[in-house]
Amino acid sequence: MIEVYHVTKKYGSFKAVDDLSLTAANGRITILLGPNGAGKSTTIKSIAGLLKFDGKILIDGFANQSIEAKRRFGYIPETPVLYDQLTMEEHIRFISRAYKAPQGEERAQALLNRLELADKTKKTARELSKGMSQKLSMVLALLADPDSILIDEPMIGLDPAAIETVLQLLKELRDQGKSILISTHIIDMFESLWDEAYILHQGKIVRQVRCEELGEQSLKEIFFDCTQGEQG
Ligand SMILES: Nc1ncnc2c1ncn2[C@@H]1O[C@H](COP(=O)(O)OP(=O)(O)OP(=O)(O)O)[C@@H](O)[C@H]1O
Repeated sequence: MIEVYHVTKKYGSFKAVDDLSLTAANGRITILLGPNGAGKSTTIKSIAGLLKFDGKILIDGFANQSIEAKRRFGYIPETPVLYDQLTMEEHIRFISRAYKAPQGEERAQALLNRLELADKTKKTARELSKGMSQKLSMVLALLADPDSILIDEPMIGLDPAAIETVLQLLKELRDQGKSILISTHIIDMFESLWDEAYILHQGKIVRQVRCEELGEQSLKEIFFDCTQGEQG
C-alpha cells in the first residue's frame, strides 16, 4: 500500500506538487491523471525516493526512503535507466542479486517470454530499441515480486501487442493483491483497468474518483471538466 500525505515539492520557488495526498490500496489499480506539466512525474519520483519533498510518504507503513520500503516497491520510470554495456541477462542477474531475490531470474524468464524478449537476452542495453528497453525496465522492476508497483507513463514506446500484454499483466498483479500506482495522461489506455483515479492539475489533486462510483459522466469528461479542457 502506498500512502502519500501532504506532499509539496518545489523547484526553486515553483510548487510543482502542492499539498498532495493520495492512497494506492492493495488489490487496486490507482491512476494519477493529469495534463502535461501537472506534476505526475514529480509525484512518482518523490514516492520512488528520488526527490526530496515536504510531507510524508509510506510504503506498506515504512517511510519511502527506508530500506524496508525500497524492498517493497518496484519502480518503472518514464525513461528506462539501464547500463549501456550490460546485456539483458546481466541486468537481470545484477538486479536479482542486489534485491536478494532468489526467484528473480526465474520470474524474469517468465516475463521475458510474455514480453517477447526471450531471444534478445544477449543484447546489450545500447542495442535495444526504445520499446525493448521499456520492457526490460518492467522486467527488472517486477523480478523481486514487489508488493507495490509505481509506473510512470507505462505504455510509451510499446507496440499494440506489448500494450495488451502489459494491461493483462497489470490485471494479474492487481488480482494478486499488489498496489499499483500509474501516472498517465492517456486516459483511453486505462479505461478498462482503473479502480481509483486521482486527477492532478497544476500540482494539486482536484478530484478523486472511484470506478464503482462513476455515474453518467465518463472519467474523460470528468478529467476535462477538472482541467478546463486541456489535452488528455
Ligand atoms: N527539475 C526541474 N526543475 C524545474 N522545474 C521542473 C523540474 N522538473 C519538472 N519541473 C516542472 O514541474 C512541473 C511538473 O512537471 P512534471 O514532469 O512532474 O509533470 P508531468 O505531469 O509528469 O508532465 P508530463 O505529462 O509532460 O510528463 C512542470 O511545470 C515542470 O516544468
